Amino acid sequence: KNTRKTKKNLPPGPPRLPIIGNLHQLGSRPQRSMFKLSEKYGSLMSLKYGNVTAVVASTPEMVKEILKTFDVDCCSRPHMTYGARLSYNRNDLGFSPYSQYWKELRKMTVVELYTAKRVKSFGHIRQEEVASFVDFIKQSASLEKQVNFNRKFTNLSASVILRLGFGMSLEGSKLESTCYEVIHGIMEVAGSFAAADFFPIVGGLIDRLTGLHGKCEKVFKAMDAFFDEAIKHHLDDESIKDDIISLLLKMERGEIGLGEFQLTRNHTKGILLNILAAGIDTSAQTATWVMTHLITNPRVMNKVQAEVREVIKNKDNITEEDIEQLKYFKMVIKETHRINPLVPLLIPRETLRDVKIGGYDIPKKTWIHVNVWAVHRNPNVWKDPEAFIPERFLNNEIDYRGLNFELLPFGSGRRMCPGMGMGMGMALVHLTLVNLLYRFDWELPKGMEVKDVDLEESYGLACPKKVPLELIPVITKWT
Ligand code: HEM
Repeated sequence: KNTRKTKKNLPPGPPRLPIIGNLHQLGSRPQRSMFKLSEKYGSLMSLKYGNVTAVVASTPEMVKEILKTFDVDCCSRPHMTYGARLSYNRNDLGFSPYSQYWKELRKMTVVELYTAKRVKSFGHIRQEEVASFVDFIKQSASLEKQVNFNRKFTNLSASVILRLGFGMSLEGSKLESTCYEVIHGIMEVAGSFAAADFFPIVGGLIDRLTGLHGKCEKVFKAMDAFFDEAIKHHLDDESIKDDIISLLLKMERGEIGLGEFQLTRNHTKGILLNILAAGIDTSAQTATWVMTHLITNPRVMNKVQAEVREVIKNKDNITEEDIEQLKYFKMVIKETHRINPLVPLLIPRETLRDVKIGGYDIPKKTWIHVNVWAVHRNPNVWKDPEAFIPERFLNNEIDYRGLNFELLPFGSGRRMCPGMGMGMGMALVHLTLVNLLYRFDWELPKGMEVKDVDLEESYGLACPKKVPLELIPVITKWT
């Protein structure tokens, strides 16, 4: 009798195998597998991974319950073995559990680190780096050489973020030759479904056999060596005063406080991880997806180039104010966020206490996945969801600032991306793309047709295009 009384009414979910639960059903792209399963098991679905219980929210209504109505109960993060390693034991913002430390750090991040003022004041860095990127594209165009967007955008984004956040150039730094592999590796490892998280003791062994543990150690060492280099550079040169590292070092020395917390070197490095990984990869891969959708939709490419060339006219120096006027261009960006949300399952959340959602019992410490990929393909909201149609945002107020639960590339609620509002990444994405669309025409490599372009994403915390996008730039009268 007692057992029946206390039995939890969990959401429905697919049948499980002994021990591994549903892990075998996740496949290489869990966002897609979960979307398919949710069509059968519903908008809130239970899964089991070893001894972890998880639920997946897949419709705008259910996501609103989690990220708005019950945000305060669902806003912690689970302990993820490799996320913890990369964030110096969860001393960062993204992997930190919900706590007083997280609250203080989040406040400091919004007020001090990722502010609109900081973004604006470093506008000249973006302008300089984009100008040298345009020069590189010009050279490629005159040699008819193809450009690998995944790599080149990562390097551009890294050059800007390193100067802006770390007061250093990518050139000559310890990351110069390994930047793409390290950044990409961090995102892959941090988003993995790791055996160590679900199977005590034996899980760690499994991850050693699959290579996940080794991969994490390799990227961690490269990243840590770079952080040491950047910090030493600041300690050696006291004239560097205004960037993010100098602010964090002041906090370490106790000259500025973070509530009751005294920052240590591990806190500093954890916070730097968020800037390095979240800042570089997301912007670079968003820009790559935009170019992918444009090259495979020539109608949209022509229309957006016509708008950009009409607005920019013959100005040589494209400013961020010019970009404000580009209405169709902004719809192209929104549609790219919809069809390829870069963080399709957000970062996993964890319930802080028992909570009842949609009539179901969700126990304390349940993992929560918000399947933004599924939400962005919900046929009740989006007509013909697999098609790339920027015009769907014409006379449509849906925006991605976390208030419309139909479009959530940056999440919503307490854990929403703090990098969205101030546009540290998006300002660069906009400026780069407008330059590329204004100055050049674009072609696929010889012998390749639109239908040959692979549109699959790979899986990680962020999901970049799996097969790198390679395009040939063509010189125009605007070059
Ligand atoms: C296209 C660009 C970007 C996209 C699509 C993006 C997306 C996201 C998403 C979906 C989340 C998880 C939200 C959740 O779990 O509810 C997130 C979290 C986060 N993002 Fe971004 N992001 C972008 C750029 C940036 C930039 C430029 C930075 C900083 C330099 C940044 C820093 C962070 C941090 C620190 C978190 C963790 C917040 C927390 O847990 O409190 N992001 N981002």
